[in-house]
Amino acid sequence: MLLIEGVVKRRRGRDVLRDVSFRADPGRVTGFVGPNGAGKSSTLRILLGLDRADAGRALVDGRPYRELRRPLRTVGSMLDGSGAHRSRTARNHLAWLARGNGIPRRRVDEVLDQVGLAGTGRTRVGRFSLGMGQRLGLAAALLGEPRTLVLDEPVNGLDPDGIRWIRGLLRAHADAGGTVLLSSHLMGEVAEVADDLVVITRGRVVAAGPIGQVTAGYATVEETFFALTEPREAR
Ligand SMILES: Nc1ncnc2c1ncn2[C@@H]1O[C@H](COP(=O)(O)OP(=O)(O)OP(=O)(O)O)[C@@H](O)[C@H]1O
Repeated sequence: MLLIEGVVKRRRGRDVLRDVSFRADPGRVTGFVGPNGAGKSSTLRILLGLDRADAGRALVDGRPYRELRRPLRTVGSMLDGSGAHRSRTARNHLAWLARGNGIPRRRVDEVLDQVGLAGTGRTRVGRFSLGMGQRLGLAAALLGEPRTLVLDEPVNGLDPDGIRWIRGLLRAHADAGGTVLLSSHLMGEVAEVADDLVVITRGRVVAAGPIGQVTAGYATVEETFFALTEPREAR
């Protein structure tokens, strides 16, 4: 379970997150959507202990990320692609992560298989396509068999087959009781798989709840997005 409560973040004298609160529950896929610059990545970085909030708290299973005893076994994440060094192979990268986190070596081949990279053998990550990099990032997120997944724009660079595949994977993870939080600047994209939606714009959460509730009264998902995120004067 993920809980964000009253999070404020200031950057260069400007509030980029203003009292952000929402939750992501087990057994559900929660879509975190908003236009470019709305504050999605800033929120996820605080949730994953990469940045500190100026106020409020962000908890994973009731604890701040930095206090988790086995972070990769509790929450798998993907921000900014795979994070692997260009000169490494996918297997080397995952084996290194597994070693540093007390994860059994057998998991490396299991996740490579799961994300469709089992055949990449000796290929260096620097030669990977954007989509392969996304798959490797996902493999790293799944490595520790975490109950919670936090993914920033996971479908970037994936072809339609890849997009369908990742949706199936996230759905299955939630159906098995896991918690899934995924961000996107495309609400239609997320609406295909999400149970709950959190809409953020200019650092504020403007709607949150089951998808049917958030989109009620609007003709389409796209219309909901524009109505909730465009400044009033622009409408
Ligand atoms: N390191 C930084 N220093 C200063 N400002 C930053 C920094 N990182 C982000 N910001 C600002 O914080 C605001 C929120 O950015 P953030 O990356 O969280 O948005 P986002 O919703 O993830 O957008 P995108 O979809 O473009 O990734 C933006 O105005 C951005 O310019």
